Amino acid sequence: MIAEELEIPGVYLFKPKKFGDERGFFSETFNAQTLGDYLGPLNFVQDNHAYSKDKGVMRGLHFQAPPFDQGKLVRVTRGSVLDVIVDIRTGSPTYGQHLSVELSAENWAQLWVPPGFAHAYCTLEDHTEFVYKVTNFYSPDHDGGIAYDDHELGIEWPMPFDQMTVSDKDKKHPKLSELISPFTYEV
Ligand SMILES: Cc1cn([C@H]2C[C@H](O)[C@@H](COP(=O)(O)OP(=O)(O)O[C@H]3O[C@@H](C)C(=O)[C@@H](O)[C@H]3O)O2)c(=O)[nH]c1=O
Repeated sequence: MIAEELEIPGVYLFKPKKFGDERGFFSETFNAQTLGDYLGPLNFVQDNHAYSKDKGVMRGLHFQAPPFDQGKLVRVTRGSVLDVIVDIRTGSPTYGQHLSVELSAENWAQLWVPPGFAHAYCTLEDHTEFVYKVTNFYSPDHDGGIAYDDHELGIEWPMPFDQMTVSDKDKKHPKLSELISPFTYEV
């Protein structure tokens, strides 16, 4: 596995090995020991799988507030996405900064999204499947979001907003500047 810490400390990109042969391939997509070397002990409690029919499906930017805050280990098993995270931890040296990474079935990359980050992705292909592990259970009462089209975030999305498919819920999130963040930066 290749591991790389990205521009925001604590955010990692992992590339598990893929062993190809005439039958196809084998890959360890999660190994608590290997990942634990970078992330410490992990307690994933839920696996999620989302299918998006079309290119341009936008989901996010989402987070769950404490005590249901989630770390997410996200990857793509079919198609591709532009994955984006935003640091929303009050007091963080990188507060408001975002980071984008392409995840695809082809590059087999996984992004570790720590708690305290808002997360979104936009599909780059039709029939994209997005698979992820989370460290806390889903709690609709703790669901939160910020606007994916908040220009102050400076995110370069891969297509114009009018070409995206967005849920009604995701059209109503506040801008980051309007959010009272439930997260504080832990030193
Ligand atoms: C996220 C989630 C949703 N649901 C239900 C609620 C709803 O009826 C339906 C669809 O939910 P959503 O519209 O929130 O799904 P979606 O927009 O795919 O939400 C996801 O977006 C990405 C960007 C993330 O980071 C995830 O943590 C999650 O928030 O699935 C669960 O039952 N469990 C879950 O863990």
